[in-house]
Amino acid sequence: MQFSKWHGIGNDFIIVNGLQETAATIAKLQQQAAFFCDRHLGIGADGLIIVLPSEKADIRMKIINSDGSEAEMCGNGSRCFTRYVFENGLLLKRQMEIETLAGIIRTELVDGNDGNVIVRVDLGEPKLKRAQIPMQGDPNDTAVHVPIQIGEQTFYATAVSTGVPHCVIFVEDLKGIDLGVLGPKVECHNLFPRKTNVEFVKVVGKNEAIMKVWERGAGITMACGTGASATLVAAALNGLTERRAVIHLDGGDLSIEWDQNNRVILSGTATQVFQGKCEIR
Ligand SMILES: N[C@H](CCC[C@H](N)C(=O)O)C(=O)O
Repeated sequence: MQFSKWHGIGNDFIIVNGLQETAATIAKLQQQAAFFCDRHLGIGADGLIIVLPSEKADIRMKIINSDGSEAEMCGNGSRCFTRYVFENGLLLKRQMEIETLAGIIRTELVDGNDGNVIVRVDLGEPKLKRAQIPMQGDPNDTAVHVPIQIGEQTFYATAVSTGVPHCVIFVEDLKGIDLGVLGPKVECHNLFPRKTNVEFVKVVGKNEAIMKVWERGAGITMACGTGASATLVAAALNGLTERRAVIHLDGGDLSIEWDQNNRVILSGTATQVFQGKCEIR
């Protein structure tokens, strides 16, 4: 199997062209995703992306997390997917519509002013699912955050879906957050029937925030595109930022805008690291 290794500001993916593969081969690839993503026994990645044909859009992106679970969407992955598809001549369009399990997203290759290629992703409208438990405290509280109890600690969480579920928690001190302990507890909290990605965020300005992420099905990653997008929407909803901000992640920065048409636009880089070949067992 030929593959390409890409990353979107440190959130890394194995990309495979499945356009000419049989359904049986695609199924085998999906079953072995956790092996391919293993950083000791396999190639190593946060996820496996398979390029597939689409009857609804220009092309289809299948994204499998490193634990083998299939995600509906992937923001950083869609940037890598877009460059991979264009640069390998699979689709000679700088603007493309990509079918995902979360619906059709639109991406565009844009020449950045520093010579870098920037990929712009229109994630569509955010889904603001109120948590199942009623709002507590001031009934007129317009914020959409709800308390979430983790052990002795109470956090205030804002649930936003940007194609995949996110639980955004704003804190004053990120250093006090043990992501390896709190992340999985929130990911699997009974508030989230499909589990959730988890973001702990410190807002540092009306157009700037710092985000740490525990990803559903992948654990701590260096960045999460849909997570940065959910963070911007949650911060704007809670009156903490404007509707456009730079989100600082361990792997780099992402620019996010929640535009006047209620669409969330994510812009950032995508980088190919190497190509390789490995056996599908
Ligand atoms: N890293 C991805 C999110 C993957 C989502 C996956 N962790 C899940 O929700 O199952 C991103 O850049 O948006």
